[in-house]
Amino acid sequence: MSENTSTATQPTPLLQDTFTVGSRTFSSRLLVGTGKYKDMTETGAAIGASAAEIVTVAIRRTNIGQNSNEPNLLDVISPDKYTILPNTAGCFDAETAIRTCKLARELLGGHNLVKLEVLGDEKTLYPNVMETLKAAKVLIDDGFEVMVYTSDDPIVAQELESMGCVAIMPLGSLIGSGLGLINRHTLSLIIENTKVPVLVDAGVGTASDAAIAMELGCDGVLMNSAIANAKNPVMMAQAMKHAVWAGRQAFLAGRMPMRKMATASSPQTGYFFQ
Ligand SMILES: CC(=O)[C@@H](O)[C@H](O)COP(=O)(O)O
Repeated sequence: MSENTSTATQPTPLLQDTFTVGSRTFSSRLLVGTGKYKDMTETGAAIGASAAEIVTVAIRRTNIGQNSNEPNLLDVISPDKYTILPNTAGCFDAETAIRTCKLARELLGGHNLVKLEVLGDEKTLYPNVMETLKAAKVLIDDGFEVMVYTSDDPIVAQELESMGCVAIMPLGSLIGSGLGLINRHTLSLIIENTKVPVLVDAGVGTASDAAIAMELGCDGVLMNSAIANAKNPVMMAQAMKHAVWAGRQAFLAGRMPMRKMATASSPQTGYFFQ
């Protein structure tokens, strides 16, 4: 294989490929949840294998010190090693979500980065956009850095960005559904029009979904069920790490144009190496 092309000697850009959310900078673009694992050991092993740096925790459902009689998640996911991202899973109105973020800030010694999710109903867990906007405003005014779970509506995404959310997190599909990216087009519109990081949150089912999200130009992907519900969560966590990385590299490399008709891979005239 010839090495005389200019690109063959270029260093991979991925080595310096960090991304910044609010006041924090990260290398890993895979963010993971902590729910649905068999036990704490499996949680720790899968999250370790994912090489994620940001780990999201449902404050209303997970013990991070609120209950001294139960195992504490922070014993396996140490805040010295990971950035803990408290989330408001299980909140169906702005007031409860705000209260939950304040509790998290207290439990985590003043930590102000949160993932806001205000849900519409139990069946779909679809975001309640009105309550989300309300809660985001109050939290931002109170000094929180808000990463926000939202619908894949580009206008809502714009509104959340102009309010000051530090990351926009549209759903790929319903939380826990594993249906993948239902609407790539609206996700692309959000990516095109947003200056803060855009991360697909929810609905990823397998590695190719994560790679597609990154190929579209997402800054990262957040997932839980695809890893925790896999037959082998540790292996799936590794697959997701590679998929996010591969998708990011493909995005940076720039895909070839799609063509309606064939173009031969071999030269049309002469022979190779003549
Ligand atoms: C863990 C978390 O924050 C979830 O609310 C998130 O939306 C993940 O969804 P999946 O479980 O579909 O990956």
